[in-house]
This record gives sequence, C-alpha cells and structure tokens, in this order.
Amino acid sequence: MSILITNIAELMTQDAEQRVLRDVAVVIEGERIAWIGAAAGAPAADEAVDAGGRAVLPGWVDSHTHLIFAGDRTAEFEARMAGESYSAGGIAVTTGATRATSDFDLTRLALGRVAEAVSQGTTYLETKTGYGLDVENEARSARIASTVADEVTYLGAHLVPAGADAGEYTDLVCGPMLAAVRPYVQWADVFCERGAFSEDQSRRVLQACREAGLGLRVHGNQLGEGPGVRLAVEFGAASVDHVNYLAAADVEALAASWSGWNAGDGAAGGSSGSGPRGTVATCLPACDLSTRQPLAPARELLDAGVQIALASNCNPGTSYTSSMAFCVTTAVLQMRLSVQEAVRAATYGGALALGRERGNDVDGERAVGSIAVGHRADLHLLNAPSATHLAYRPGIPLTHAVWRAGVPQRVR
Ligand SMILES: N=CN[C@@H](CCC(=O)O)C(=O)O
Ligand SMILES: [Zn+2]
Repeated sequence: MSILITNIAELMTQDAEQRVLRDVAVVIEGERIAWIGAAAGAPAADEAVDAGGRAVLPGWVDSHTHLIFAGDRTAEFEARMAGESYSAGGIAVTTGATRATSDFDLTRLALGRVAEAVSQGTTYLETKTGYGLDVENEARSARIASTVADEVTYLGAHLVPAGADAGEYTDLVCGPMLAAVRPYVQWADVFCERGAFSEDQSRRVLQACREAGLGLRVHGNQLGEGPGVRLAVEFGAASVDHVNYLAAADVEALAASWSGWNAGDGAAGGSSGSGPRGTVATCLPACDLSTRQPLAPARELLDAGVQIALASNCNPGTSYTSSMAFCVTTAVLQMRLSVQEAVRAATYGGALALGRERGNDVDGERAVGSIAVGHRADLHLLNAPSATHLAYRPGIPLTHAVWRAGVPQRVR
C-alpha cells in the first residue's frame, strides 16, 4: 500500500540538516517514507491525499509518560492550586488504586490514554511502571505496558512504599522485582529526589539495572538541586528528566556528555547523529506548570550545547495531559525556544532520548522523530499552514491527520 501526500505548504523534516521544505509531496510505502520531492516528479501511488496547503511535521515522540495507573488525584491537584506544594507521597494514592484494578481494566485505561495521545499527533511513546511497587504489581504493570507502548521503562524505584524499609525495598528493586519485569522492559529509571531515593540508593538501582542490560534514565533535579543529573551523566543514562533546578556544574556535565557526538551527517541519506550519544535533558513543561515549579531552563541548556527533549510526563499526579502540542506551545511562549527548536525537542529530541533517532533502510532499524527517506512514516498533518501556528494559536487543537508507521490514525 502506498500513499502520495501532495500540496504540503511546509514540511518540517527535523532531518540531519533541519530542513523546512515548501510546496513538496511525500510518498509513504508500507511503514516507511519512500520518497520526498516536488509533486510533479512523484511516483504513482495507490492512494492520493491532498494536504490542502497545510503543514506536515514528524509525529510527536513522547519519551516520558506514566500511563499504567488507575484512580484520580483531583483532590491533590486542587490542594496544590490552593497553595500546597507537590511531594512524592501522592504516588502512594495511585499505587493503591492501581493494585486494586484488574489487568483488563488497567489495559483498557492505558489504551484509552494512548489513543488520546495518538489522536493529538503522538506516534511513538514510552511509558513506565512505578505504580505497582511490589514484585507482582510491577511485573503486571510492565507486562501491560509492553502491550500498549513502544518502549517500556521499569520504575520500581518511584517511591519507597509506606511501612517498608528504604534499604530493603531498594534490594527488592535491584533483585526479585528487576528479574520479574526484565522480560517486558528496555529501560530503567529511578526517582532520585528528596522524599524518594537517595544518591546511594539510586546508584544501586542504576548499577543493578545496567548489569541487567537495561538502558538507563533518571528522574532528577525536580524539586531542588541534587545528585540526579550528576548520576545520570556518570552512568551514561540516555536521559535525565525534569531538570528544574540545575547548578552550573550540572549544565556543564550535560554539555560535556555530548562532546563526542556529531549532530548531523545529512549526506548519509537523512540519518542523523553519529558518535556516542550523551545524556538528553528532558524538559516537562506541563508538569512544571501543574506543580508550580520553575520551568526547566531549556534555553540555557540548548545554548550550552545540551540536546534536549520535550515530553508530556502524562501521569495522574503532576501532569495529567498527553498533549505534546501544549508542551511545544509552552516551550515557545514561556521557555524562549524557537518553534523549530521546540518541535525538534518534541520529535527528534524524544527519539534521541529513546535511542531511536538513527536508522534507515541500510541498517534495518527505522528512525522515528524525523522525516527522511527510509525513516518510519510517522507524520502529523496540522490544520495550519505552518508549525508556527502551534504557538501563535495556543490551545487550538491543530491536529488534522496522523499516520503512525504508515497507518492513518483516528483523530478526534
Ligand atoms: N517525579 C516522579 N514521578 C512523576 C510523578 C508521579 C506522581 O506524582 O504520581 C513525575 O514524573 O512527575
Ligand atoms: Zn515522570
């Protein structure tokens, strides 16, 4: 099955050269992008789509969500809006509700959240465990997550359950719980923060998970300065997420982690980035607003040479939204990113945080988060002539059509 999309006003490729192409056409063949160029030279296709002078972007890559949960934390949100501050303790409320919910209902709830994200332009997403917090429920969360998301992260180290000893619980996370989730997950994460896991406990979790062959990420520097970023860089984590409170040394360490990386080799057919990846700083603007934390210093990070991602952090406590468009809008209006930078962070940046930014027909892997021949056909057609409208028309639902791995998706 092939699809020819014509009459595209602006194609924001986020490819190696960060090209923005005008008046072009795209051919999708099966799950891949097969051709890009002027419509007059397009090969024949089974189906034709007239984009009507609209803009096309890569689908959003949401590299940080927590979708495997039941229950509701409206009361906690209301208290926060009335002046209470966020603390990690709310995770226990969701854990109770999640444990009490059947596999069938947890799966149904998670699938509904994925559908909501996809209908707004998300085409590749990660999700985490972390509301099970015992061996049985973490394994169950991981198994369900592996059926609904593209990438799964083990977050047994989300909160020490009430009544548990922190050291003993960390042993469990590093031992039997890790063994139980291992068949279902590619990544591991630790909430390294006051009220959650200390530096020593976080280090043990990262060490054990690395030995188990998992890629690493860290929730760090959300509620204050701390060891999260430093640990993430030391362990070669793919990302450190939140990054609200950064010391100068944290920014320097993140920037240094990218020093051996070459951002683009466009000549090699559109795949981008070579050399060892550093640690992506993942900014979560919807979470920052909902917890009334200072916005992560995305501008400063970019200016220092750090690769950043934007993600929704969709979860019931700190960020109950899957809207990547909202994150992009906020990044432009309030974090001082250009539209190109914000869209890049929400597409290519997310792919970089998940190690999925490379690959075309040559190596068998298909890159996500950018538009180039051989990459996965994840396209987001906006109901607007340019991506600038994402910030220019805040709050307006602009998703017109979505293709995920070449398959058209339902848009509400
Ligand atoms: N910071 C840690 N975990 C989540 C919040 C989880 C919750 O409060 O339920 C976050 O990313 O913000
Ligand atoms: Zn999170």
